[in-house]
Amino acid sequence: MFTDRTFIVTGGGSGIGRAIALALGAAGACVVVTGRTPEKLDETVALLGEQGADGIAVPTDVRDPGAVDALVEAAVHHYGAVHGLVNNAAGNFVAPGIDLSPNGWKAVVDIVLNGSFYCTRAVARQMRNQGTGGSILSVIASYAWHGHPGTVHSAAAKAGVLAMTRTLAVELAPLGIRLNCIAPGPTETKGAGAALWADDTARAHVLSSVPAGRFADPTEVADASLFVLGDRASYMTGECLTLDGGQWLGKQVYGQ
Ligand SMILES: CCCCC/C=C/C(=O)SCCNC(=O)CCNC(=O)[C@H](O)C(C)(C)COP(=O)(O)OP(=O)(O)OC[C@H]1O[C@@H](n2cnc3c(N)ncnc32)[C@H](O)[C@@H]1OP(=O)(O)O
Ligand SMILES: NC(=O)C1=CN([C@@H]2O[C@H](COP(=O)(O)OP(=O)(O)OC[C@H]3O[C@@H](n4cnc5c(N)ncnc54)[C@H](OP(=O)(O)O)[C@@H]3O)[C@@H](O)[C@H]2O)C=CC1
Repeated sequence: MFTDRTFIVTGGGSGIGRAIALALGAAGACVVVTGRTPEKLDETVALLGEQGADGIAVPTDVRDPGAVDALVEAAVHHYGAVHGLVNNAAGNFVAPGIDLSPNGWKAVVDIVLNGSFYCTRAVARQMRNQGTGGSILSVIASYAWHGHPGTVHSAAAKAGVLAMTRTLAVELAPLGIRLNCIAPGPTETKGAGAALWADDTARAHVLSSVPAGRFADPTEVADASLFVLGDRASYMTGECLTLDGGQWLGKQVYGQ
């Protein structure tokens, strides 16, 4: 289903982004991984190579729209076209909103919301030029719609990405470009662990909020992502697929 198609994965050097990149590669796609740290991207490309898949690393800071345009140009130069994008890059940390500095707010919103827009815009323009259509997936979180104390920057930015997705899904449907989101629950990655559940107490607290009683594995998020990105979801646009072990529904359980 993904053979002869090229996908750009932001934040493809670690965690969920790496899992999605490897799953796309295993399904036959050519994968362009991007992020700020070349060594992490090179590791993903090496892992793609080990599974017989084709990938390249193009280090990019998604906060820089000019660099994002150059990323898409590099992908086209190497593979001839771009058929998909995964907006996965993110930054996060816990800070009460009242104490958050303007620069702290900006650091997260720039990566998550502005970066996702710059990447989406550049890739959609390329898809329009190609006349091929394509599929764009953004990784968000359920707090985009219910909010979350301690991460107002990320919650607001992810809400913006959801609104962007729904808006552009309508604008770009006539071009055959689908945009969707996926909202994973707590997922076992080094990045999220360091940012959000850095000690055993914090980790246990998060775990206690998940009715399924466990963290997700990044490969589970990748599997669901491939469904949304692929042709089996060809009539799905402007949607968000949640896989969170019931976390956001399970706010209160009577009788327990
Ligand atoms: C169900 C679960 C839902 C979870 C959903 C979402 C999960 C995730 O997103 S997990 C992803 C986690 N991964 C990362 O965060 C990796 C990338 N992170 C980073 O690059 C940094 O953490 C970054 C976001 C802070 C950005 O780095 P950089 O641009 O280098 O920014 P600075 O270090 O210069 O800091 C800018 C600004 O932010 C303030 N700040 C940073 N950390 C904290 C903190 N822990 N508490 C309070 N403020 C913080 C920092 O002080 C700077 O502000 P000023 O001091 O005012 O200049
Ligand atoms: N793990 C979880 O529990 C959940 C995660 N998510 C979302 O999943 C996605 C992946 O998170 P996860 O894998 O856990 O965490 P990671 O920290 O592993 O992933 C974040 C990635 O973003 C990249 N990145 C950060 N800033 C930039 C930037 N300015 N430009 C380009 N790339 C950047 C990082 O690479 P580098 O620093 O090298 O640039 C890193 O590879 C994020 O969107 C996150 O919000 C959603 C719900 C739950």
